[in-house]
Amino acid sequence: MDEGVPPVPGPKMYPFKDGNGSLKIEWLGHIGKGVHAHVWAVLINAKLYALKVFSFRKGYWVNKKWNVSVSKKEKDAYFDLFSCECRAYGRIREESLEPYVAQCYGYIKLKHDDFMPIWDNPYLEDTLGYRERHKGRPFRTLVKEYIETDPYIYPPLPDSNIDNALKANVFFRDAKDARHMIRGLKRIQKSGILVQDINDGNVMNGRLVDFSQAWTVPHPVLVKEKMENDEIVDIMDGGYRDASKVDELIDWWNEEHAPSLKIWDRCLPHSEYCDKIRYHNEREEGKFGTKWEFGRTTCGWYIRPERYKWKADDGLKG
Ligand SMILES: Nc1ncnc2c1ncn2[C@@H]1O[C@H](COP(=O)(O)OP(=O)(O)OP(=O)(O)O)[C@@H](O)[C@H]1O
Repeated sequence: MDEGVPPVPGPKMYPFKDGNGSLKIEWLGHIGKGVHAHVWAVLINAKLYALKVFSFRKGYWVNKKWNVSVSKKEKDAYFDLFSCECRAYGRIREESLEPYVAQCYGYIKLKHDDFMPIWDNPYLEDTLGYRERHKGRPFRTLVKEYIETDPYIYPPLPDSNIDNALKANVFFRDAKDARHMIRGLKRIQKSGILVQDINDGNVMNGRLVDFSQAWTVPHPVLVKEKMENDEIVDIMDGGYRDASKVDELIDWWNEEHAPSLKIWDRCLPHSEYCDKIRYHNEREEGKFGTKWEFGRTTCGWYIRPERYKWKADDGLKG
């Protein structure tokens, strides 16, 4: 039977398969990098994909304030970046959220020699954190849908982690993409996923491409008692922050575009306009989260992913 990862209760990711045969990988080119991974355009058995190769560096920490007691195995499963992305994509499959994300088709554990065709750059070795002690350990990779964008439309944001202007992502092509993103985030959060890393580099054409910092229910910190207790987890660390990050992208779009192209949809109430609305801070606690109402109009919301009702059976879905 296929090995679902990570080996803890909840959604899982399964090995990438193409028929029953072996996988022939052709490396087309390096298309992106973040803090935790490099991404290549590849052909696998002649089909185009984006292959995300994760760093060997430990990219997580467990805050003492969260007050979780977890074994080493659980720590790696709930907080390690590869595992976080596997669990989030497992839930995305369970809840049919594919239209809102770059799809993920499975993982491949690549041997060092499989990686050799492109292993000619010490810079890569360094940024992927590969050391002598990792010899024999596979590179953890995820096979994803390749998202084509027009790299020439926008320059990167000033504090962007994208250092090459020509590689800047097109996070929205138009207002329709922004609305798709807002709808998608709402559904993703309602499905028990806290993304925690929304920025211009992680949204392409209105779809999320990166879940390496996502927490997915069931998760030792993503529980009501902790997430709704300010002393343990600041409200800004929850669904509110994810929603405000989408709004930041919308703000940036609006700064760059003529009034006729501006996007008026938002996740949260706009602070500039809210001050002018008498009842702007009237809130309603709903089943999934907090909603701001003005008259009969919902002028903002944020979802609390920790309220997702997880049934133990979910972990068995393949
Ligand atoms: N499916 C995809 N199709 C095309 N390009 C992609 C895809 N996924 C990622 N990229 C490119 O690779 C870059 C890095 O990918 P990703 O954000 O997944 O890495 P990361 O190390 O997890 O990032 P971060 O530092 O934000 O955590 C993206 O900003 C994007 O430019």
